[in-house]
Amino acid sequence: MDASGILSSPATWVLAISSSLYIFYRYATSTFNYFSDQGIPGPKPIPIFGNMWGVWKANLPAHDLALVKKYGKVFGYFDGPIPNLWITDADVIKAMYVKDFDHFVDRRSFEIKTKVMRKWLSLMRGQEWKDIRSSVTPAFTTGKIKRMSALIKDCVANLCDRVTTFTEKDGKIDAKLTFSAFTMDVIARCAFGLKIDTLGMKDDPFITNAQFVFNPPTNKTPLILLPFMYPDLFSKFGYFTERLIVTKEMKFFFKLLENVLKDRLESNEKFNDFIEVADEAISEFTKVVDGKTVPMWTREIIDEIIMGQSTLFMLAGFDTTATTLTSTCFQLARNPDIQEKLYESIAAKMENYDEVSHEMVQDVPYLEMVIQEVLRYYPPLIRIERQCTKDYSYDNGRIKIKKGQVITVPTYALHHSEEYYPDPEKFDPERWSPENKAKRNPYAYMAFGTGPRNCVGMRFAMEELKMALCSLVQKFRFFPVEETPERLQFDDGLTQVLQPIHAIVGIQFRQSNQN
Ligand code: HEM
Repeated sequence: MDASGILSSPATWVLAISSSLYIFYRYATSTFNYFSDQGIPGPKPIPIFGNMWGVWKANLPAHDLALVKKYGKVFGYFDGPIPNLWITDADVIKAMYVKDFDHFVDRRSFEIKTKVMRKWLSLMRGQEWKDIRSSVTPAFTTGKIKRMSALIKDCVANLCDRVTTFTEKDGKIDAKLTFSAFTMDVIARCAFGLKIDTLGMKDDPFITNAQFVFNPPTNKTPLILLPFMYPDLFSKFGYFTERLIVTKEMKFFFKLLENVLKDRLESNEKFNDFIEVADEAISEFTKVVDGKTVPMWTREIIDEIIMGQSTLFMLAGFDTTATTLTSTCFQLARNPDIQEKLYESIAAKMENYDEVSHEMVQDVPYLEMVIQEVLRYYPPLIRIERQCTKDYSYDNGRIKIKKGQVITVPTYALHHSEEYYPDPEKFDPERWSPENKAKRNPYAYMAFGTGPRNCVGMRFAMEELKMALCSLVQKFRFFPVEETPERLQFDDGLTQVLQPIHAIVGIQFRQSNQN
């Protein structure tokens, strides 16, 4: 038989396909002894999927909590063939995320070629991440946050006007929608100097596009598993990656920002927003070449970095903060005593300050305690991972982690651990009193992550949460209505940020604000 005869023979094809399947099968199961060889427990993986089968239709908080209850504080899990060590032991978290951070600098990521995204801090790796993180961090100092606080205050006033309208009209709010509109307003104003009035408008392109970015329909299909299970393979199919990750909704923001940035760089006007603050910080970042100090990046790269961080901040700050405000509003409605105590604490401080301001919100310790308890109970980011960048050994080899392996803290499960938070299903801000906090291992709290790669926007987020809650709780009272669920519900699927659903809460004026 000649070569073309061999190629067209069905037997050849059967052989080629079955050999490829066999090779793929061997590759996809080759790591499955990784944890059992070390005596680390964990659920039994299945070929191709590891332990991820069905995750796209699971309710992640419940799913993760059940796994931790069954397998303990440190166990092995497989994302396809990738070994992933799940950790809810605060000492191990401290060692891997903080003390030995240089072994765990990166998150798992796949190569993204899209211009704006390739400079996203959250996706960057190694030295490039370190340089950009150091250059962006000064944009979040107290002085800079105070500058942006005046912009937040404006957005809070809009929010209160809108809530007033809902109070007079229906006496209830769709909390997620209302707060999504607010956080979008804040980010647009603080990140790009843009004034948008999306408050309460369901069809506004800012809101619909941003919500789609966080909870696209693909989150509920097996397709979403691919980048987690086979990131290298996934990166090789650039077109496919772009289609799945860089959606047209994301491009909406990229286009918008490109235009804003172009105008801004040509203008001399002062805005006090993130673009301006970041431009100052990034342009001042230097390196030493042949004994001379020179700028770290060219103007073109600086513009690309600013563009990347501004879109990332818009996306990272929008849903996380809206989910936190929604959860707070829900918990206050379900816990009237706590709501009254918070109201009293704010009212007492208002006697010393003329208005809600940057200084005033820092001076209400009970507000901080309530927010921390909300973030414990409902951490918006439910999984926080790192990828091992050089081989690592913990506790004299009790746990060995090879380069490329992933570690994950399932935040929701950690925050609902009986050991660190007795009676974990009780919503109790007193856990955060200075005395109670001092008794607990601080690494048992991961709402903003931990170590050098924690949330760079944490202080900005806290400022925004405090400004909004101080004003709202002073003027309005939240209470449950017929549609309010007993426990807050979250959407199923492999979402990056918890997605509250059916978050309808009753609202009325406080006596003194009725007129
Ligand atoms: C309540 C609101 C927020 C929560 C709960 C939150 C939580 C988190 C968490 C858990 C991480 C991962 C940390 C880790 O891996 O250790 C993170 C990373 C990040 N967050 Fe936030 N975040 C919030 C708001 C914001 C805001 C407002 C911004 C921007 C202004 C922001 C920007 C970022 C960025 C850029 C990263 C990646 C940091 C890096 O890789 O170096 N976040 N956030």
